[in-house]
Amino acid sequence: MTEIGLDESQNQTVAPGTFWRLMGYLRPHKGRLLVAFLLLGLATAADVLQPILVKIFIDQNLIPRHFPETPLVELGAGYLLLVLLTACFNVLQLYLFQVLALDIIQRLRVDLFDRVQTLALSFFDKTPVGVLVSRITNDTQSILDMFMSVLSTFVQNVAVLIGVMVAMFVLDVRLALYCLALFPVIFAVMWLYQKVTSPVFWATRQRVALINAKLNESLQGMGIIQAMRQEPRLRREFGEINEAHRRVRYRNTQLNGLLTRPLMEVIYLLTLMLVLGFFGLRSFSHVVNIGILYAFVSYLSRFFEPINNMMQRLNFFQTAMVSANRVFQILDNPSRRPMSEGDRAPTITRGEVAFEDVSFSYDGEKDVLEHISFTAKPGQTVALVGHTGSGKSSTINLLMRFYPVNRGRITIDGHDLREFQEEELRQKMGLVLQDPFLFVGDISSNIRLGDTQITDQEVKAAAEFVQADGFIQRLPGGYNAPIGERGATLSTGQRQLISFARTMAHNPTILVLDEATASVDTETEDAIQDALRRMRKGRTTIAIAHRLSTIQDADLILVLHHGKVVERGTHQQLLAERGLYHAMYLLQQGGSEDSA
Ligand SMILES: Nc1ncnc2c1ncn2[C@@H]1O[C@H](COP(=O)(O)OP(=O)(O)OP(=O)(O)O)[C@@H](O)[C@H]1O
Repeated sequence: MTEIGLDESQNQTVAPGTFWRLMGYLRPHKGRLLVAFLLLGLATAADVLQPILVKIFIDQNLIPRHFPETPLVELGAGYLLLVLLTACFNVLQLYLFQVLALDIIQRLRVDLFDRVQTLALSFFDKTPVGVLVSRITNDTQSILDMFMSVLSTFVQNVAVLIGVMVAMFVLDVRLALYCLALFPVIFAVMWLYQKVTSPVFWATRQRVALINAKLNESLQGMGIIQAMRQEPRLRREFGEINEAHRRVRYRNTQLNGLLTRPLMEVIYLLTLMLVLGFFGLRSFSHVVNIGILYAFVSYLSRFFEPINNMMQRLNFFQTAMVSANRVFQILDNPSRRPMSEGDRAPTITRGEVAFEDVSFSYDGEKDVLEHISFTAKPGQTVALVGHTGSGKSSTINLLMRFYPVNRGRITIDGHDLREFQEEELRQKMGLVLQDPFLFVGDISSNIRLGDTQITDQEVKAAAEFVQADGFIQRLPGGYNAPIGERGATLSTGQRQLISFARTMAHNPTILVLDEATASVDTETEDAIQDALRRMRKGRTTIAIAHRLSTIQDADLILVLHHGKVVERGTHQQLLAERGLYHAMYLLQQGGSEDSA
């Protein structure tokens, strides 16, 4: 459905090479990884040696009515030392693996965030925000889990398995070979476990994704939910999804309870019987070595523990691979926002904007703009009017270089828009949107927008210019008044004025306005219109006008209809034409011909 798959829980495919690409992230940390593996090897060796000491004690010193003090103390101390060393090495290796994992994930998350910022806006048109948030948080988290626990568990447990096998072969080759025959059985059980639990595991993840989606919808639309009394419906729907989640989790728990421990326990007990039977039968013809018997029994229990550990993490491994696959899909996505082409890097000085026969389509099929041509001379205002969907915002999207021009060209001061450096465009072109976006912070940080060269005086001057200073001074904290998410604590008009001040503080040469349609009280409306007039003065302005009354003084008005310019001229000229503009104007004036 989307480029990266909307129904993420269903998308379980993993591209070949994903695992090794992920492992590639370990490369810069080779040194630390080597130390971690060394510690892991030492911990495993110290662990595997413990039963050997007991065996030596049993075989050489356990004689009835004899208390071998010195060997007992020595072997006891040796055993204790091995236990301590195992614990110390394990703590260190675990710590190293975890720090390594955190470093890698931090890198991956930042890389991903960087990449997302350079993606073309067309990508965001097709990808729901929730999916992207999930990529950057959940998916990187499951990769982190893999590096933190799955990888170290697998490596450690495989090391223990190898250590135990070596020790078994050293003790008794024939018996070790019998135990080796167990491997196919164990792998079969692991395969079975994976086969049975995998669908349930994915079903659980899918339910969690549904819960998140429902929560997202409910929380974002809380205003409308309360206003339309949708709470009972949403509560019921949320309850149903949760119930489905509970059921599938039950099933997961049942399967885990049945398959992991008990099944392995049965195999373990069968093997134990095999070993004891072997020694039993041997006792008829040979002297049984109790030390070896003890060591074997002890190794058997150490042998099954790692297998249990690995089995429990198989699904997490699979999840991490799917997550890594999705993360790499974003990193590899070819879509990029339009950047400067060529190395001429022109500058914007006068601010002359020209559209030369521009046509554009978002999807490559349907043109939403056709043959648009106009020129805005330095300091002039060109207004775009037209019904909804006529192409006004699309025109601005192209001018701001949010989307690349398909056909024709746009020039600024005679240079093709494609040639400008991003920095130059953003600095010299001020965009004011209908719905001003305020960042979490305070008033002054929202006006300054991270530009440390803008002084406090300039911030205040910009606010005064758009007449926002008055209400800002009245806020508790003034310019330092905190702003919550999206500026929810301010009124629409106040948010507008702050966004005007932000634009003015950066003193753009060209102003691009998407006039607000939100209704504010007359006083605020007057303040906004007055601010806009001051802002436009001396600046080339391209403005989308919803209320025709606000752009009567524009040098040129373009009337758009289905992506084409159907009328052009000044307010008076267009009224005289008695075409679409005239009809729209009459409609807005309440239908009276006289008012025109
Ligand atoms: N991001 C997009 N992806 C695909 N099609 C789009 C996109 N944005 C707009 N369109 C389509 O382009 C056409 C022109 O839309 P545009 O937003 O430019 O109109 P508008 O005149 O600004 O309308 P309004 O006054 O309602 O904002 C519409 O048919 C719309 O469906």
